[in-house]
Amino acid sequence: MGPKVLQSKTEETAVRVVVRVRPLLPKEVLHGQQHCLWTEPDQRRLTLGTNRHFQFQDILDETCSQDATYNACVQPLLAAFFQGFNVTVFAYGQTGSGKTYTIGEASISSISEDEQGIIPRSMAEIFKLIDENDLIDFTLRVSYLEVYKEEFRDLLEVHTTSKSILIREDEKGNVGKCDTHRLPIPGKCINKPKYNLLPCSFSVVWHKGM
Ligand SMILES: Nc1ncnc2c1ncn2[C@@H]1O[C@H](COP(=O)(O)OP(=O)(O)OP(=O)(O)O)[C@@H](O)[C@H]1O
Repeated sequence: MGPKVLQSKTEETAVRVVVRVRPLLPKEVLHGQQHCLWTEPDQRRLTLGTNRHFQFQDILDETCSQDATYNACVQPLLAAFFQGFNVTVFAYGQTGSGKTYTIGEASISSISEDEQGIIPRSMAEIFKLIDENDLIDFTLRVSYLEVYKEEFRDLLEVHTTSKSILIREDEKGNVGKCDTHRLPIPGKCINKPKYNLLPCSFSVVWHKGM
């Protein structure tokens, strides 16, 4: 019997690009700064200035909550993840555009539940789905990597040197972080990572093995 999960709502395309527009910050309003772009979510179109139009697979305008963002972009991927697909989510944008806010610092316990981003929401849902599938054994491993200037840093083991952090694909196509001392065969992973989450310059790699 397969895992009890929602039907995957992921579209046929392998890559989906969604733009999220953040509201002006109080300090920006205070300085009289103005919006420089307009969204037409129904048309999935964003206009920069007056005449530079861009089309995306989805537009999340400034009224879009963290919950709605998660439901639109990430929740459907978890169904695919539980069906054994590799899944990657990453935020890309210039400084101050809202990458960290959207992905969500799992380590900040002071933020309200409504404000939580993708990491704490997806972790909660993964554990919920594991609980619901109590006939199956799951092992969940999490890595938390920062990529800065082409160098890796292990944020859970900050003394690990960049050179000893390797991202490898195993013979089943699972991609994940391997520490050199844990590799039984050079270039092969002993664990079975299945899920990558790449919040901007941070990378969280989830390993799911059965
Ligand atoms: N959708 C949003 N609603 C309300 N505030 C937001 C939203 N997105 C971002 N912010 C706020 O905007 C500011 C900048 O966001 P954030 O730090 O996430 O940007 P960033 O892209 O991660 O920047 P950097 O690359 O410099 O780290 C923060 O104060 C954040 O709380």
